[in-house]
Amino acid sequence: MLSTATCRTLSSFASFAFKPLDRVLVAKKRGALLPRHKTFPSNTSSQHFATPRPFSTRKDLSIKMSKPQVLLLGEIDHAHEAWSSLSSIADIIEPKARSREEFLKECKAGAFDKVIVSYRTFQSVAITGLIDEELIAALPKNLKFIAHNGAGYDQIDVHACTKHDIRVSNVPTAVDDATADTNMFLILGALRGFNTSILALRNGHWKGSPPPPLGHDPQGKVLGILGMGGIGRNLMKKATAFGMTTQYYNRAKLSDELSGGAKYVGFDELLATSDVLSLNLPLNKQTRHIISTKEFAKMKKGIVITNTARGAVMDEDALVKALESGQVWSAGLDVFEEEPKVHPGLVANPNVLLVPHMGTWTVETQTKMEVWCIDNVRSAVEQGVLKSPVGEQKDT
Ligand SMILES: O=C(O)C(=O)CO
Repeated sequence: MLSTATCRTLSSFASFAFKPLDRVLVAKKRGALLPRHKTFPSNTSSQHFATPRPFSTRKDLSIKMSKPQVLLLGEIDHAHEAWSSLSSIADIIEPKARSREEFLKECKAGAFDKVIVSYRTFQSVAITGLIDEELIAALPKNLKFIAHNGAGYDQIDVHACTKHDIRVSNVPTAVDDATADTNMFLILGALRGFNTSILALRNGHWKGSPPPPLGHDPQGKVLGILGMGGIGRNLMKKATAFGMTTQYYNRAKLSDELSGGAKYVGFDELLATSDVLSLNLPLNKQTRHIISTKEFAKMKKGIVITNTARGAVMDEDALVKALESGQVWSAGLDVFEEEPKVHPGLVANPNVLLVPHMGTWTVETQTKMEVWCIDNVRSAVEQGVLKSPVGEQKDT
């Protein structure tokens, strides 16, 4: 197995390659992006590419080109083999920058001018900051693809990417089981009120004195799923196995096959009739604080809420108040509005089960996510398309 560093060294040795004309033709036909810095002879017309030469002359026409570059923003921690294999089709580079300011400077100095696709991780935001209009405008013109390693891509302004002709992919499906497992853990833990007794035991008081209030069983409870994408649907199956009845609200009603027996209800009905509400929708302008004071008031008193999506889909100040008033009995949270900061009102409340964004934090899932994201990079380099474009760009 090659380390990333070894792979980089090997790929820099191979930075110039002869690209047979027929591969060039296929790539061109599929719209694959070829580096502009070293393209074809200036007298080459599009007709020239459309008409393959007889095989005997192709060799003479082979064009010496450097490989396209792939910019790695973040780390590859697991899928080293899949990552190393990219070096046969692209040169992999990394930024020297350790801050957004430095990254913007590197962009402007032309350090990434040969890059056509960037692989980025959620954590790389610590270096680049958000992929917003300012950053996108500073990216080199050749960079046409951003392969994001994660299901949620709220760190990326997709609208600005579309404007600058940059395609974005995310990692759906591979995250579903691990995130839904975490979600189920939070539902069970919050229903049973386990956090109070866990704290008491760790403080040397066994169950505590007085003992914690009795919890609730999942069996027979109505689980409302807000956002019935891959994770919501996966959760629905798991919750059904625990004896819960499931209902959901989504922008569009799903086919019976996809909804798997969960009842489609309106947004207000979901709030008013669920015993447990699970937030499984992406964060965007429309969903920011979709759950706030007004929505808490519409819920059953004593509801249990879980969130494994993004902190900001729920107004944390409003949640703290709803917990204090008893409108919300308990909550299980994996995500927070200002990670890694956690609202002090949530930390102080023993009825809240808190996990530090661990939804996909398993060896198997992290590996699957990296492999999926690498597949997107490969597909962008080889075919000029992403395997799993984000929803907003699916039709473009
Ligand atoms: O994939 C994502 O978006 C995550 O938040 C992982 O937990």
